[in-house]
Amino acid sequence: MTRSLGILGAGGHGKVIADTAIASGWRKIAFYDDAWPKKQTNGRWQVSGRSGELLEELGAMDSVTVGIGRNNVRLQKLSELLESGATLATIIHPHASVSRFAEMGAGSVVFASAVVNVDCVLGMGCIVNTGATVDRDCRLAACVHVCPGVHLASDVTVGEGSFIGIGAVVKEGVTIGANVVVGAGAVVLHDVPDGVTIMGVPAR
Ligand SMILES: CC(=O)SCCNC(=O)CCNC(=O)[C@H](O)C(C)(C)COP(=O)(O)OP(=O)(O)OC[C@H]1O[C@@H](n2cnc3c(N)ncnc32)[C@H](O)[C@@H]1OP(=O)(O)O
Repeated sequence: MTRSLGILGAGGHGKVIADTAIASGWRKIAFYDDAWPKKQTNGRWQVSGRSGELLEELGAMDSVTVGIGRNNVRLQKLSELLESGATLATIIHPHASVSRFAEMGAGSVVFASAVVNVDCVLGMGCIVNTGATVDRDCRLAACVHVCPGVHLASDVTVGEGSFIGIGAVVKEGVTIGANVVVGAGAVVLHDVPDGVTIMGVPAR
């Protein structure tokens, strides 16, 4: 079992990752952030250095992840860490339910009360946030953020870097493109092309 975790990005999302990691068995958390030394703490946790220090100290920790909410930045930082030989942690809250038949990408996180159902495939760096549900056979590309309370019905596809806003609902079989923003509370009934922002009920 992995016990020490480096988190790049000492903000709110990183803090929830730290809390989730501790709940699921990690013992030692070290934050890194390019705002160091100005930024010394993230809540109850110390910030130990910038991204350069994280790269230097990779050998001293079991695994790392990126606690940056912005999907494109998280993707870039995770890719850089992988190229540097880092082991990316996949962190699942003990009160989340992830099917043993789901594939979870490295660097992905699943927060408390979230569900990832059977035969889902999630790419690198996805966030399944608090209380979200990703039902059977969904496919999420790298660095998709499924915000708190979202419900993706079965067989939904979401492209790289897309953001599904808090409380949104996506109908079964819908394909959402890459770099899409779905507004809070939206109800998505039809396929969505790359790069657009949609909102409302029904979403348009
Ligand atoms: C743990 C966490 O905190 S995770 C983060 C969770 N946060 C979210 O999910 C936030 C999601 N973001 C949103 O819903 C945003 O409002 C967005 C991205 C859809 C739009 O943001 P902006 O482009 O800044 O839009 P802006 O606030 O200027 O509003 C533009 C118009 O759209 C409307 N609008 C904005 N958001 C929504 C929405 N979710 N649903 C319906 N209408 C909306 C506004 O009322 C406004 O209408 P008006 O022109 O008639 O006054």
